[in-house]
Amino acid sequence: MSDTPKIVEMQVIPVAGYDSMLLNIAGAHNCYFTRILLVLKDSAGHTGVGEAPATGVVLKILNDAIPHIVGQEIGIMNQLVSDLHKRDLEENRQPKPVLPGLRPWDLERHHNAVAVLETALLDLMGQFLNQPVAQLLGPGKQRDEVPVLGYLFYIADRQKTDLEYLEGKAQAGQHPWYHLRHQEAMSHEKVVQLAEAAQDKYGFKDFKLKGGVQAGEVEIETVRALKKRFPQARITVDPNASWSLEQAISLCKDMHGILSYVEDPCGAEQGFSGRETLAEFKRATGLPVATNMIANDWRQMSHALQLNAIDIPLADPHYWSMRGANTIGTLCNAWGLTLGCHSNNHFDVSLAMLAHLGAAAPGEITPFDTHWIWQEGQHLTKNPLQIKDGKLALNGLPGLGVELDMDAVGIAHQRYNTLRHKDRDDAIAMQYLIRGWAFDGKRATLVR
Ligand SMILES: O=C([O-])C(=O)C[C@H](O)[C@@H](O)C(=O)[O-]
Ligand SMILES: [Mg+2]
Repeated sequence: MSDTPKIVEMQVIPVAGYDSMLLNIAGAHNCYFTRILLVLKDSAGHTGVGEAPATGVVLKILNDAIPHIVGQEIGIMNQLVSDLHKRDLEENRQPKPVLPGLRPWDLERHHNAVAVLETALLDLMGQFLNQPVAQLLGPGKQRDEVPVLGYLFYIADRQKTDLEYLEGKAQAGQHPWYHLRHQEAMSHEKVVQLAEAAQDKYGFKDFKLKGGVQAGEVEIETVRALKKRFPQARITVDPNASWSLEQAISLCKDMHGILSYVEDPCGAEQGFSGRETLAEFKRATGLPVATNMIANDWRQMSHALQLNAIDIPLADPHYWSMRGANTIGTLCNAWGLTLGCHSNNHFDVSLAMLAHLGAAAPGEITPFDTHWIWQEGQHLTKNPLQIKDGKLALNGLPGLGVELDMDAVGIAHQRYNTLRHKDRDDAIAMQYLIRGWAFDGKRATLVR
């Protein structure tokens, strides 16, 4: 019937890269972060790639899928993706229903395997049709450049650990960002200095501060300092639902004109779901709310919409999938919401995924989150996309427009193989700072 190329090879390659000691509600980023590359080769000689967070569960699901994928035509890509989805559900490998107390990224894990398969197939299909992936999503390409924000963190002192963090020694002729991103930054002044360097290097117009680390009052002061330095910027703070509803309202109610929106200020408490508390927060403060914690699948999304709990769903293609996240964009456009995008530490294949997702989103979008500035320089592809003027521009190539640098992939894979802890666990590095430290989703990391 059809005559599309056949998949002749599927490789699942876990990789690791370097990270800084970035703080968040779940502790401190370790010196390494891990990802999975899914690489498909087809009979037309094309290579399709996707990237996902690395967990043992996702690796197993993908490795088990190899015999079901190899030999199939890319023309039945929808069926291949939905079959994996069904096997994933049947084998009951998904995380159990979300329980209060789980770390933020636990809420995002489901469907990583399905999403990365879909991405690699879209990459192949785009190359077959000689079109960028953005043209294969929803309404097709809407823009060539996608705004992204400067994602700021408090940074702990890596020298208090014996972990292998890069020191980022200052070098003549090198941009100060490459030094500063490895140094301790706990004060308002230091965070503003980071923002200045990031703005100078990448041209950001907007910033997000990762909160849930210091007392809420301190984090709000950092936000004020950022706004004072960048009066034109849209600024948001994300304490990952660690503030109580009462605290969130009291911290944010006078922040109109300073905070453009707030991300997951509070979550489930006292028998109320995070969707209910965010709806109350919105009503009490009148501030727009973004989330990557309480509307991460269609059932959660429908409850969030019925409660009018959110304005900016951060639809990450790594768990919504490229087409799922694009559908959220269509919904946002029709319902007066604004699409944004969540991120985790990532390599440059994911960077291309964000660019194509943003390029195909109809209507206005909120500048996307990306952790890329913390990793930039560690490329797994040749000629990765660049953030310039606070935007990611598509490169005009078909598919995702990426070509793997197999030498760099090999090194990152070797690095992964040497790691003792392969799945993310931010408590490990944090315990160097506070002995016996344990995650508590309702207490700021350093308030112990
Ligand atoms: O918006 C978010 O919640 C995130 O970006 C989640 C990430 O895991 C972030 O907290 C981080 O990298 O520590
Ligand atoms: Mg968030």
